[in-house]
Amino acid sequence: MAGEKPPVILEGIGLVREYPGRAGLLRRAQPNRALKGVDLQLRRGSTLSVVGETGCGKSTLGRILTLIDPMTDGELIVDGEQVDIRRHHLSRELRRKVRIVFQSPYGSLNPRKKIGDALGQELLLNTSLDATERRVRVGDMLERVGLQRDHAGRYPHMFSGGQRQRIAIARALMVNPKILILDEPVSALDLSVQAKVLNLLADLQREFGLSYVFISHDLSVVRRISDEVMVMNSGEVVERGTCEDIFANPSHPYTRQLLASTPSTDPDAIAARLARHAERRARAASQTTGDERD
Ligand SMILES: Nc1ncnc2c1ncn2[C@@H]1O[C@H](COP(=O)(O)OP(=O)(O)OP(=O)(O)O)[C@@H](O)[C@H]1O
Repeated sequence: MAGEKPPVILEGIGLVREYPGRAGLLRRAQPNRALKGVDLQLRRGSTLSVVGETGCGKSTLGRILTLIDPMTDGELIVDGEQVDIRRHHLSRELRRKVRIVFQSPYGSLNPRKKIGDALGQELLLNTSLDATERRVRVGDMLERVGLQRDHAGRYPHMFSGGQRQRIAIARALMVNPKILILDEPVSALDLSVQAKVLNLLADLQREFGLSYVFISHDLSVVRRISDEVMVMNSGEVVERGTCEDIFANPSHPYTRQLLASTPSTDPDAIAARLARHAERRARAASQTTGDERD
């Protein structure tokens, strides 16, 4: 039916994560509650962004959703399946459904491994394809993310930052996941490269029906890519809503503060910033000239 919302593919209820705290000289260690009962719903084929300042718990949440970090309490339902966090060996099939892309592909790609081997390993571990079939699939995926088949024989250091992020995305997609957790995936890239990687992510989402949790502190990027946004502060969700609503009518003071501290990407605002900058430079130059005269 037109207007009906797509089903929820990933749901978190009351997610809590405590890290052991440090003991002081006269006090016992208090656990650090990085997540204090976070609820979230990600709808199939959509992008839910998680925003907030550094330390608010975004990455902790991302790792829990990717099933690579245990939660202390709460419920997690992935594609209709309740995930039992106490089970150390979650099924391979379940793990294949959710993949993560980190901010720094330098950190996540083994520098001594050809990228063809890194991508092929995902297939080796998760499928019964033979070596020839794996090579074909790796080449197809490299082409799909805008690289070339023969790039498979190169090492990570032979690529630019944007290309490495494309490789990280390709690797995440090798096993046909349904959900990608994107943890600051474009924060380390130049603006023009950011735009290309965001376009690629949008294309892949349409093509494969992927659902994204997009973790970012950069609201201008979030505005471009999100369907829904949740704002976190100190391990709690302080506001959530459609992207349009959050940016047009932020209701929580923290969201307003976040928005106010983000430079606008509106062309008029950029022009005004540049004009102010030129004015300041001109004033500084004339003061210097004046000082020199004195
Ligand atoms: N492995 C860990 N051990 C102990 N404390 C941790 C660990 N990882 C995160 N924390 C703490 O949990 C809280 C949330 O951290 P987290 O990295 O999730 O925040 P974040 O919003 O992703 O920040 P950033 O944007 O800087 O990555 C912080 O207080 C952090 O110090």
